[in-house]
Amino acid sequence: MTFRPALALVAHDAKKDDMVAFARAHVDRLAGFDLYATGTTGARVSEACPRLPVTRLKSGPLGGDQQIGAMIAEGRLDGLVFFVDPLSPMPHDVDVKALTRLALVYDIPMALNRCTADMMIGSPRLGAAPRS
Ligand SMILES: O=C(CO)COP(=O)(O)O
Repeated sequence: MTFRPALALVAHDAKKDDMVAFARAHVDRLAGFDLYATGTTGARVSEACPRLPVTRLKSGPLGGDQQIGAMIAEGRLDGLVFFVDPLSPMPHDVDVKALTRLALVYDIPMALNRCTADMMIGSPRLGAAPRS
């Protein structure tokens, strides 16, 4: 079986339009990944890019961030695109911190804003090698 890299997409409400624009701009490249997303982010991306199959997890405040964190801990993700809203207080701030922390612990590529995500998705190294 051929290796298919996995990428998670997460965006806070104020950043969801950015995520939709990102997905539209990179739809061909994203089609090469198994995509996972928190609930509402996944719905927005699927609606904007119907040809992209996105596995939707729970909404972030209801545990979706933690589900993605668990995937990282289990070695099942090759990258995280997480458009964080730095200007709004979040009821699940601890989950946000836990998710970004695990991406650091396991040293997976993580883009926290559109500019970095454009660079990351443009890199041939993203998802190039099977997970160890
Ligand atoms: O809250 C989120 C990330 O912390 C995102 O969750 P939704 O995609 O369900 O809005």
